[in-house]
Amino acid sequence: MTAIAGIVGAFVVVLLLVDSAYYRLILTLVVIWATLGLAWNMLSGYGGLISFGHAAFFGLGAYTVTLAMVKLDITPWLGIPMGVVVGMVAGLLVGLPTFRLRGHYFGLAMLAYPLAMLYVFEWLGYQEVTLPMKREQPAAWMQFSDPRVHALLGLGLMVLALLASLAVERSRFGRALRAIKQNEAAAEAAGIDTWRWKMPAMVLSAGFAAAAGGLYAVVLLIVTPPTVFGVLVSAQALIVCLFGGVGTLWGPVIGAAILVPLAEILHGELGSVVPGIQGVVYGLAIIGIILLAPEGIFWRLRDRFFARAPEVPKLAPAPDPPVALARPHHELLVLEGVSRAFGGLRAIDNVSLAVEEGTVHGIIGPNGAGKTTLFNVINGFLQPDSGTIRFDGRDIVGLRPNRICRAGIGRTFQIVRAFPRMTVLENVTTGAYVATPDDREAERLALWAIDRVGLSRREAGQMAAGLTMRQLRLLELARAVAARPRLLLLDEILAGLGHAELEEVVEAIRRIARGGTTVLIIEHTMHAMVRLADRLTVLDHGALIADGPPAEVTRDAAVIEAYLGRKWVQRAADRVA
Ligand SMILES: Nc1ncnc2c1ncn2[C@@H]1O[C@H](COP(=O)(O)OP(=O)(O)OP(=O)(O)O)[C@@H](O)[C@H]1O
Repeated sequence: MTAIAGIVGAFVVVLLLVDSAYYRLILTLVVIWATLGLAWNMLSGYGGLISFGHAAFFGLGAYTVTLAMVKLDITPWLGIPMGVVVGMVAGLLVGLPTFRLRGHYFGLAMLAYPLAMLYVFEWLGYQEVTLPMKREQPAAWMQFSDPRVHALLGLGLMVLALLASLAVERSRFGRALRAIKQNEAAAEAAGIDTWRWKMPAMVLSAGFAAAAGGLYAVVLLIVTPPTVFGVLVSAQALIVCLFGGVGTLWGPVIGAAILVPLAEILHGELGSVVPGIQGVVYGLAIIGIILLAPEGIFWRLRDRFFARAPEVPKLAPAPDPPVALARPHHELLVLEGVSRAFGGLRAIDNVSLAVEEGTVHGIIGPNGAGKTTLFNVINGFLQPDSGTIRFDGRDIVGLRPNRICRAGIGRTFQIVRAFPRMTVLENVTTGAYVATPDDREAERLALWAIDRVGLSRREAGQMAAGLTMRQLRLLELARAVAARPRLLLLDEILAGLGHAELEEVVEAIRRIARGGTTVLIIEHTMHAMVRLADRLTVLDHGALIADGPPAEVTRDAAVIEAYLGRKWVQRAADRVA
């Protein structure tokens, strides 16, 4: 907040000092492009959905204001809000089909929208539309005699975009978006409905981009399809963010404050001498900064000069929930005849299995036996080809992972999926969101989960990117536990741990199980498994080959054969004989 006030103050002072109309125009453009950059940042910076098509919304905003004035005699004071509505509706319509695509495909598909609009507006005959001059009541039509008012209006718009970004950053909205950006699958499994958050991000982002476009039209008084729908407009949004810093509200402001004047001055100074050279210099400046500070100037400066020691959270953790008493022999999870193939490979083959409430149920089997596939089918990452899966009597086949998490099934991953640019507490808090609508309560739940798995308060403030394997495993466990699941799926959570660390994690799992959570665990470390599990299921080549108490299963000849191979079982038998 103080920083925003500081920026406003500095801008006003510079605006008052500058007396050339040209430099005042540059200042106005700085805040307009910063607003467009902030709009892009809301979707692409926080959510990681890289858009090459924000010109679509910018152009719609510009044309709405212009056509409203030319055709309907509507003042830009109303035209800009109308443009925002048009932009938001367009965001919704664009998001519906485009969110089905991921990564580069999403980015490229976004590129198509402004290009299509460019041709549509040319075809409609709006190649060059000029805003009519209204000399009688200039202020009522946003045509001020003092052009500095435009710069102030732009500043107001940028401040609104900054405040919106701040609200996004500090809320579960922003955390959910950052989680989606850093690991979409983990975010889904932690109960974050990725669709629910992506769409508001798109609509908000489109609204601000359209507002920036609307003001741009008012300032320049002339609109053509290439200047508002052109690739350069989308590129500008992306470039100011990449240059200044992606995923932070200051990035677009820094980027626009440096690049816009640079581009204009180069154009003015060099453009007349060697036409086109300004583009080369501008491009080199951008390449240089991206090579030197790939995440943008903001992050480089922050890491270099403002790196803060991890903050120890002071909030009181949520109290222990009452221990859920298990109903004796109640089958919490029941799989019947579940199969899943990949091409000709039957990764799970007609598996039927029941997990009793209040137990620790182990799944073992050689590499490639289908254990992880079984978890993926249970938590909704994969659909079974046949069979039924019931959780507490409810059929969960076909539900998305976040719905399955909400139903009470949490999970961890064989390869840790933390959100690296978040602290441990933030990571775990994303897991707690499904348990409560209150953000503060979610943090208290997260602290409770952090305590429960045995991470310290100091560790809670650390960034996930620098953690050891023990801390990462405990972080994932805490993130799953923070949702207070009834069933926890743990996929090789002990892999990669030393002896002492392994004991610590085993103890944490025991504590969680004693708290009333049912646990289904995949593990290769047999000495840990036989101590943890009340029951063992053995898979081999996708099929269930044994199921029962550990003492029985570990003596089963088929199990020993699957693990060791027929040759070794025979040799051992020969030695005994
Ligand atoms: N998405 C996929 N596409 C194609 N094949 C797959 C896919 N996922 C798994 N498989 C194959 O399915 C079989 C079972 O794999 P899965 O990862 O479930 O085994 P696992 O028992 O968990 O093995 P590990 O102990 O090595 O983790 C393997 O042969 C694997 O190559």
